[in-house]
Amino acid sequence: MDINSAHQKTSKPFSLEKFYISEEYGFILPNPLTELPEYYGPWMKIAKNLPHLIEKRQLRSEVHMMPELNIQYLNGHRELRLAHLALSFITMGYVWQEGEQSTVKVLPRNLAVPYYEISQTLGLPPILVHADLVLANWKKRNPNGPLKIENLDPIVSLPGGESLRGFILVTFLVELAAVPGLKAIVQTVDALLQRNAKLLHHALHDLAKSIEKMTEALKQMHDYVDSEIFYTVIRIFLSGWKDNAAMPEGLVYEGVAEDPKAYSGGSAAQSTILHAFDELLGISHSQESAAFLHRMRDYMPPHHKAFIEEINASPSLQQHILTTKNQQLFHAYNECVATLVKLRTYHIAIVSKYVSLAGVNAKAKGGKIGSLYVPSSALEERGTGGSPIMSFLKNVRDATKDVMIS
Ligand code: HEM
Repeated sequence: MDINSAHQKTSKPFSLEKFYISEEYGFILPNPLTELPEYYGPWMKIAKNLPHLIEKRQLRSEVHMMPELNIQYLNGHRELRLAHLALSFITMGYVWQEGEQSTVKVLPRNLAVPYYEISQTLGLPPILVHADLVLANWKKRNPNGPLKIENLDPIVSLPGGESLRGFILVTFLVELAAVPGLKAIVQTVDALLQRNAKLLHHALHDLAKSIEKMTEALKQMHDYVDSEIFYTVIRIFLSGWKDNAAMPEGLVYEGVAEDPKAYSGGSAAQSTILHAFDELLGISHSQESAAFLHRMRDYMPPHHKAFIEEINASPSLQQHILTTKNQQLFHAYNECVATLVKLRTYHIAIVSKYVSLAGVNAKAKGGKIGSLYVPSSALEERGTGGSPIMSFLKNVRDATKDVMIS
């Protein structure tokens, strides 16, 4: 189904289908393509060889030799998504190949022009986003096998080996665990419109169960991702050029505009799931946190962002529950909030291990680990999106707690 026809198909007032969200995969792109038409061979050849080219410091020269290709031969949403994925990975590798020390000021036009045009067509920014890294970057080893890590691989990669594979695929599994939760959102809104307490209770129960499953999926990060590799190899390739001391001027997209542009790096803060849950549950974040989170919505596929806005425009769940004074509904709502607090608390522990502690360890080892990619102190305290990490995450978690009905 083409994305535009999906938008027009509005059988129900509020449905996943209306926002091009899959019943089976949620925000994940169902069965992404792994190859582009032959004309785009030069992109895919580089994209599929990135870890090697970056490790050998050959990526920049390979990019300089790439022909400037026209995007007119890309057909349909899935080809555009694969092209965005490939050029995003190439761009991150190009910018960060030499670590923070020798960054570039200009993205050459043979990469910048088609990348920018594809981004415009998709309504995405010209930088690696969660929708590339995780949502459009998966394939099954055995097409008839299960959606389990052992049977999955990313389509394109960057340095970081098995840990990068794990980071991408565990995040994929968290997205997958959220699918019943997305269906529960639609049911909740339906139930509110119908004023159907039984249906509402049922939907909130499903939502809490789904959030619990997301936390379970997130726990697998420990099994598949090594914190030292995450910190010293992977993290820099997710960094952007907004509020980043290593690239204070941003990046010029040659042939697109003369002024440099600033974009935040890839982060699961760009995943639509928690934004959608927050809107449904009526969680309002502090001005500063909300400013960052709202900015991240511009890094989502536009139809996913529209889904969040539609939830916001729906009748208020919180108000409804307070008005009904129904104890069962109080309890079911609080259960959703409590499981979301648990998920956010668990996520804070993950960030503390993979960023804060890993940073302390990398510093203690000094130059001994010999990685080009250990961030300078300017990056350490900040997330890939440029936010001061821990206070931001605790603030967001605490605002979640605040909506508990007592
Ligand atoms: C090793 C694994 C992970 C690390 C190191 C990590 C790190 C971070 C950091 C540093 C931030 C702060 C904002 C930013 O810098 O962009 C953040 C925010 C966020 N991350 Fe993660 N993250 C990880 C895995 C995940 C996963 C698997 C998910 C779920 C899909 C997730 C969901 C979020 C969300 C939703 C936010 C925004 C804050 C919130 O709504 O609570 N993260 N993460």
